[in-house]
Amino acid sequence: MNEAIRLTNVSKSFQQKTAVNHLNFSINKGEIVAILGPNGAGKTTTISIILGLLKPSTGDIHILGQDPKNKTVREKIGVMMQEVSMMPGLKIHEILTLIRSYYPSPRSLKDLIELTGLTEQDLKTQAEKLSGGQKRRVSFALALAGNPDLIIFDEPTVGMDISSRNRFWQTIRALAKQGKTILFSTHYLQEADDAAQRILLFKDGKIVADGTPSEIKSKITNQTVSFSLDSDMSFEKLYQYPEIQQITRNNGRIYVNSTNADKVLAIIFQEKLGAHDIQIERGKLEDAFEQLTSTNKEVI
Ligand SMILES: Nc1ncnc2c1ncn2[C@@H]1O[C@H](COP(=O)(O)OP(=O)(O)OP(=O)(O)O)[C@@H](O)[C@H]1O
Repeated sequence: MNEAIRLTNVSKSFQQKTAVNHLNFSINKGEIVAILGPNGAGKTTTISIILGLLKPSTGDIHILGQDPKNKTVREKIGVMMQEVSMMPGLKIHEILTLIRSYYPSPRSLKDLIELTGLTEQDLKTQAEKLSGGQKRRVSFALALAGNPDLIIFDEPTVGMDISSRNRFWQTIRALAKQGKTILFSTHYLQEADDAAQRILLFKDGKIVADGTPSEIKSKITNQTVSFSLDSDMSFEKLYQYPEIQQITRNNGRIYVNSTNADKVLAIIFQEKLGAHDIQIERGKLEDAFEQLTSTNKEVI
């Protein structure tokens, strides 16, 4: 069985508000998946349902083939949420030792230190005296303590500096290579693009796009074909074509905006414009995000 997570027709309503609406998706073992979406899109509700913290109003959830509430499943899930409260009065190495003792086959303390970058100083610090950065490292270590097969992070890198962030994603990639499944929510488009193999893009409680970052970028309908022209050639002829939405000129290059780059290329050659150094830009993930989550536009 290769599925780590399966949601079938999952909806969740709070009084009048439908937070998630008929979600259907599955995530395979070893995948790194980002849940991306604007505020209120349903990311936290979805994660809470997967974790068994919220009961869906309708639908079925299977985690590692079982009900998310089963103890055997819970032991295989590691979680790092935004807000962590740790037992005050205990030093970090004491907390880690305690939490490890709850699991049937925990990771060694040495392993946890290597994976998360915990320092000697972190381990000696009392829980209530941790800095923001230390807290993130400790909660990462706590998430990995039980050697989970499925690891779920809510906005994991908030409050991390750049080197901690790089180290974090390096560890995540190594864990995925070991067959661990990673699901994280983020507001950072760049992070989803860099770190995830797959993005579930949420809007109004629904998934509006599901694919690799490049597949999602390819949903941007507007593309730009740009080229340089031989000095004696004119591009005015292009204005007659309805497929071409906009033409701009910048630093000697012509930029043609269209929903059909293939057609633009055909026109350029057909009109024998003498175009060279032709480039096609599909746009950035930011554009896809804007386009797919904008309230004014129809999606997919
Ligand atoms: N306990 C609750 N009671 C009432 N409405 C709720 C509750 N929890 C969530 N909602 C509503 O459900 C919708 C989805 O919320 P959710 O927290 O899942 O979104 P989100 O994508 O995680 O947002 P954010 O990025 O702001 O954390 C929102 O409109 C929210 O107001």
